[in-house]
Amino acid sequence: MQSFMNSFRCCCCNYLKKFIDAKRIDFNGGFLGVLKDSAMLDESKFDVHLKLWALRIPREFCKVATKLLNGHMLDRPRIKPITEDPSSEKTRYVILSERVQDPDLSDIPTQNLDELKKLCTIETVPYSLTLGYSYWGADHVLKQVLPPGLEVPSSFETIVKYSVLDILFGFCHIAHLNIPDELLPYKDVIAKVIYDKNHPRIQTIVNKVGSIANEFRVPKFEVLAGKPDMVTEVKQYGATFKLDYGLVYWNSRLEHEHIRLVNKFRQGEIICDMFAGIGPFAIPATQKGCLVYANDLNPDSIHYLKVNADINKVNNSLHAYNMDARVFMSQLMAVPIGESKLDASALGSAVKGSIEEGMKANFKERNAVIYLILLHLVELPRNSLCSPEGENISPMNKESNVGAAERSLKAVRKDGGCMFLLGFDFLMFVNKIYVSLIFVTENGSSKGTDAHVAVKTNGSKNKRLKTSVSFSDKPWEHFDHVIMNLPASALQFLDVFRGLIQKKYWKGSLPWIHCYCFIRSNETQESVVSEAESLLNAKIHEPLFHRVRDVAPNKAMYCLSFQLPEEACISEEITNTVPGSVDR
Ligand SMILES: C[S@@+](CC[C@H](N)C(=O)[O-])C[C@H]1O[C@@H](n2cnc3c(N)ncnc32)[C@H](O)[C@@H]1O
Repeated sequence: MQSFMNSFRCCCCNYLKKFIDAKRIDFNGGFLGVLKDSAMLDESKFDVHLKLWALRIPREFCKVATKLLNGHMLDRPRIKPITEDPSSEKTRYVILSERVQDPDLSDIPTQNLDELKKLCTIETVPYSLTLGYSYWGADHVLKQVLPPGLEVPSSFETIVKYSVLDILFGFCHIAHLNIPDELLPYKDVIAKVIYDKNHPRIQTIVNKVGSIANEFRVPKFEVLAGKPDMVTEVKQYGATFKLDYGLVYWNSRLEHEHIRLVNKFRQGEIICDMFAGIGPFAIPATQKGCLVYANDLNPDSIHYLKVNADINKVNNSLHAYNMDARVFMSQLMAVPIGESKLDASALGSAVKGSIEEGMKANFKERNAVIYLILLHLVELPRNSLCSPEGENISPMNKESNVGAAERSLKAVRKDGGCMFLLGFDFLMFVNKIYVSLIFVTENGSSKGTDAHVAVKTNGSKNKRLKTSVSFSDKPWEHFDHVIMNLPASALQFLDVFRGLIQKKYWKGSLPWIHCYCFIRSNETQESVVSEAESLLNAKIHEPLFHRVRDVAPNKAMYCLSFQLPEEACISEEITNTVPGSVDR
């Protein structure tokens, strides 16, 4: 969000030159009369004609003159007080402040003037300057045409479009206004002024119409100025999002929240985003090395989510679904009939498959290079994944296990690189280790997110360690975080977790739920927790609240994070088994 004044001021200098010779009229800077119709906006009415004095001095003395005349030169934003002399290249004008009234320069301390006169010849000349429509900020212009007493809109949301040209010229695309009811009769004038002051950086001005009542949380917009084009591309923390502003939910103000939450995720974790929209949590999470199951009820959101997965090249670690969030979670957790824990042989063939694929890809990339495929099964002691009480460690610690596996691989390399492990394929050679696969297991069974880590080195001094994580595609065995960003009603969806997890299949610690909600001034965090507990039918231990933003004077958006209580979600019986669950 940016204030009108700041955003508009920076644009005005471009216009100043163009308008400097505009028709000059006397203008007292006061109220010009209420204006509703944008076509009636007479730009010349905003001209302010300044009659000033300037000093003509040799150009080489401008710098020293600036010091000596400090505080007595024209001080207007975006106007340089030193300018070219149209009559000579050898001299320049130092424009004096409006406070310097007399050509005898009696308003300037004599000592300073004398010092300047000792250095060079100075000549006092009259100087005229017109500050036109283009000079003034939108707030100034709007104050002249809106009824006195009405507050000039102070902010708008910009949707930034990023093409190479956009980046070069700092263009935004859409300015989204929330014009309050009392200003609606003047919406056209407001839009024209904002458009004039921000074009070409902003190409479309839209206003939200009515409140968001539909389940997809998509506001209705009317285009007030510029191109009626609502498809745009935005960038958030390195990810690119394409969207149609008129069809899907988007809120640039959530940028910090998106990244705050994603920062909590670790590489290799599995995330379920129940209300994913076009992917502002999901895409950055995949970029961080997470596997994401992302769902949204709005088919247009899912269309753009897939487009964005393509644009950001993360479609291998993002599964998109278009259904109700409750159905999504149930189906995701449904264990297909015949499914059981993977045994070692099943695991082996899966890994072998990835090695073969990897080899093909690498041969394609680097022919004539010697490849070594070393399959190294690192048996982590069971207690490295459990607390002394026998509980599973938090997902946060999994990385250290992966790190342990990598350290172990380094040890293998130091030893000369020849190993034959667990009867798996073999080892061909020496010289350069190009690809190695570490398989991290928990006593031989596949371990959800830690399925394997590929370590790539080129054998050179600057050894590059590139890790890519692949996942077991079995959410009924494990996932780490659930995102529920539908603040108006996400809490009501918490009952979906009752008995959702089947003890028989689940591995590792229970997931963290990040449930967004609104808290009004007559509500408390305790009342929210108590509502959540009654929906889960279990006590929440150590709930964490993060204030996301104020949405209205009496209403704030919060993120309630907690680890799913075991008594809420674990089902002993197999209650959730379907022949073909969600297509994964
Ligand atoms: C507030 S938006 C959040 C979108 C995205 N996570 C973000 O942060 O920008 C809520 C999303 O939930 C979707 N939605 C609403 N009701 C739903 C439901 N019953 N099941 C799944 N998605 C739903 C809407 O289409 C919308 O995209």
